Amino acid sequence: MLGANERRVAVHFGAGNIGRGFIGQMLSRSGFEVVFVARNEEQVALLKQQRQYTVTLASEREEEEIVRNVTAVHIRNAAAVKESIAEADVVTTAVGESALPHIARPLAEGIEFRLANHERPLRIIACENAVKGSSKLRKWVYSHLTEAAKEKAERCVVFPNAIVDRIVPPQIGDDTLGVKVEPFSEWLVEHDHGAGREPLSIAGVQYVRALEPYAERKLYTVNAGHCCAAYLGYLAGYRTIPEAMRDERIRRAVEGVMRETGRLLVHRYNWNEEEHLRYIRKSLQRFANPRINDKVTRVARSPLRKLAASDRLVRPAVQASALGMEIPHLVSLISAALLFDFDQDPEAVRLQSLIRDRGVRDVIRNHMGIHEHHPLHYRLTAHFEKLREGRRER
Ligand SMILES: NC(=O)c1ccc[n+]([C@@H]2O[C@H](COP(=O)([O-])OP(=O)(O)OC[C@H]3O[C@@H](n4cnc5c(N)ncnc54)[C@H](O)[C@@H]3O)[C@@H](O)[C@H]2O)c1
Ligand SMILES: O=P(O)(O)OC[C@@H](O)[C@@H](O)[C@H](O)[C@H](O)CO
Repeated sequence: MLGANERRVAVHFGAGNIGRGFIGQMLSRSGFEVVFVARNEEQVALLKQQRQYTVTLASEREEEEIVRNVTAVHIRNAAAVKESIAEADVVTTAVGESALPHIARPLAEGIEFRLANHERPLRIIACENAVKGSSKLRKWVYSHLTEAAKEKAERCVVFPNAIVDRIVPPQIGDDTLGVKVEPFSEWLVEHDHGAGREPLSIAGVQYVRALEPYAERKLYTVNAGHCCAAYLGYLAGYRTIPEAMRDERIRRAVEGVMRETGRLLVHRYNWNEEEHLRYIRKSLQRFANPRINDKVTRVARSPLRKLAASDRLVRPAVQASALGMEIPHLVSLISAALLFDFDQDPEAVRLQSLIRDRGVRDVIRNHMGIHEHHPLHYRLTAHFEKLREGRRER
């Protein structure tokens, strides 16, 4: 992909599961030197020392790929972070949506340093499960830039939105850097008109003019369905997603949720119904992959984020309800999410304390944005109470 002496640098924030298991792998495959900006000291030391790690597919043949030409800097090593950003052709992130404000300052300092030296084009792509993640990151980064730097950044820095899709579970075993991933992957990036140049060539990336339909397809199908396996699986006492998917009652509920959001998507975007059903079936197969030891508590993590008005559960429910569509499975799923009380998840602890102190109606109104007069408000409250009662009786 590159000329003999050409050096291309990619800086990736967050050396976690998807960072190493997909983004880093694709960037390295494309000929970039990949600099992970990480906060785990051990990981930073190992990446610097080994300069490579292994990605293994969760498939019958367990194919392995060595991801080479990688290194790392610690997020607190401000000088090294700035220098890496100054050299980069692309910056990507996979730190979790709620961590984006925390990486905005080091990123802004790197951009200021870079712009003082040159104005080569830079793409910054947030690879998070977030609606318009790169645009949100841009806002936070800009809040740290001087007026002069903002003006320059307008000319040469773009923040195209993106979606990434690959199930990468928490890693087990002794290999601190190695990652096991599902074979499926998809990485879609908004065509970055802003820089007025050809989009950057990255293995596995498809550029699209309008991202929103794809973003909604992923969030409302893969992520909403996944959540259903997780929250119902948690209440039923399962440890992993494939275990939950082997329970026929849960599998049917997962499919039911995806069919409800599917009706909405097919209606909104005038899609071919059969094609969308294939996407649903593929998602069901992916969740059930017995070689992916994905924990129910990982997929259910951060319930306040997942229950926010703009996220995978409430948004399709409100949109479908406005169109008069029946959504019993989504109602059950949202009610089950409200019962997620895993004590090692800080958002689950916070959610339960909000419900205890202010009541579930307050959470539905103030956190989820569904007011008392909305037909969903009563249905959710009633279903939540029924589930809670059933749980107490067990
Ligand atoms: N794992 C998946 O299957 C998957 C798939 C698609 C998208 N995503 C999205 O990717 C993002 C990351 O998910 P993950 O599963 O890889 O989580 P993860 O916890 O494995 O990785 C996140 C990494 O970010 C690091 N991090 C957090 N704050 C940081 C900071 N301030 N500075 C530097 N590093 C920081 C953490 O130390 C961790 O290594 C999330 O937004 C998630 O929704 C995950
Ligand atoms: O990462 P979250 O917490 O937004 O969602 C949990 C999982 O559904 C998610 O990580 C999927 O594995 C991933 O989005 C598949 O591409």
